[in-house]
Amino acid sequence: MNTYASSSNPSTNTSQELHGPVEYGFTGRIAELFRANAAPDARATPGRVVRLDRNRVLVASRDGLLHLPYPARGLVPATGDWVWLGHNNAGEPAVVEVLPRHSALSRKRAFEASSEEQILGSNIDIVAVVVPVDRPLTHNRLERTLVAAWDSGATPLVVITKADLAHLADDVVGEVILQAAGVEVVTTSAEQGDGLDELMRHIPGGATLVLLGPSGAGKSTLINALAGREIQQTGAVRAGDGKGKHTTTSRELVPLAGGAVLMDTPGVRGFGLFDADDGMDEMFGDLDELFTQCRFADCAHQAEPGCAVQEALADGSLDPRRWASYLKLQRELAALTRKHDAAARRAYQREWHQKVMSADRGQRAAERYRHDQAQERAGRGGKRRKR
Ligand SMILES: Nc1nc2c(ncn2[C@@H]2O[C@H](COP(=O)(O)OP(=O)(O)OP(=O)(O)O)[C@@H](O)[C@H]2O)c(=O)[nH]1
Ligand SMILES: [Zn+2]
Repeated sequence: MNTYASSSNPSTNTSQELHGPVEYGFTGRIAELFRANAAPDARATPGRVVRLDRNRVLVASRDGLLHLPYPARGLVPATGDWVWLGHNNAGEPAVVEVLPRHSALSRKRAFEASSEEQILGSNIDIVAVVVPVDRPLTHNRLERTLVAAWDSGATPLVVITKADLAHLADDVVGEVILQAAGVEVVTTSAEQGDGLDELMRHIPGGATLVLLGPSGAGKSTLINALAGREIQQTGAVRAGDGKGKHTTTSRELVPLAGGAVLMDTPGVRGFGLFDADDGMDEMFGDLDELFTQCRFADCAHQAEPGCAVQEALADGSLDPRRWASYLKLQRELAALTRKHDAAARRAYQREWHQKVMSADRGQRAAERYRHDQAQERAGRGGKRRKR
């Protein structure tokens, strides 16, 4: 029997105290979010999406994990979403509504005609970009991944891994700090347990963290060290079924000691513009060849005489949709670069502000010290001043 669908109960959740899964990041701020987005039915309760399965959604509620049907309408849930839990029209417990996201990592397939974005994870507070010291930094990749991180609405953080490989570390650390353009950098060695506390100091209680980085960067090892147990299969790749990697994770949101939540979804792990350059070459390499056939080396491929692109469009050998995709991707990359420049400028200003502030503090401390010294010399007080 469906007791909720026709509920005429005038009391709504807004007046009730809300209880959500605290270990999955349900804080006072999230309670506010639920209050601001009143539930479709009065007895609905807050939950958070821990994993998506084919037909069901694994959701954390205050009373534990539940495997529930998808909502019938509205946003399609993503891992990390805050949702109202209630009952569907069939009267079964179900996810009834997905709340608005404050951040989302999405993969936009710029080069495809249908450029529908795929949400890989939502409500992420901190995107940790993992950079291992055991390989050279690839040109621009860190910067571009940081831009993508800012773009998601989260705050980026750079995490250097494998710092115990000291013979390699120095060069990479210096280079990373330069490229990180003011974003904070934490150096860790999961194997030695170094830097983990410092990393956790950057992750406030209740915050949701993801690790992004290339394969073999040490993400699983770091995750296991942070979680204090084996939740990730490290190093091993299961071969055979051609479906890529499989891990033993059963949940994609993992509560950490201290109240932070780690998001580890397969899609998010490999995310980033780590392969944007390669992808571009792969997708549009033939266009580069075409460009060499334009009459002018600096051809803008618009109305110039002898433009090979316009000719190819005219004779049908270049699909106009493909050309449009190329232009779109170019624009997006340019926009990312501009955003990065803006982010770098902001970070630079912040850094200066901090320097000025601390110089100021230093000056005040020096004045206080001189004052105390003078008092001591004058024999008044005698003891060290408190505060
Ligand atoms: N020396 C050293 N090696 C490490 C450290 N952390 C990880 N490794 C090694 O680096 C390799 C890759 O580590 P993983 O944690 O599996 O890397 P990953 O980023 O999870 O890789 P994917 O699962 O492919 O995404 C393994 O052989 C680890 O033993 C570290 O702190 N020091
Ligand atoms: Zn041209």
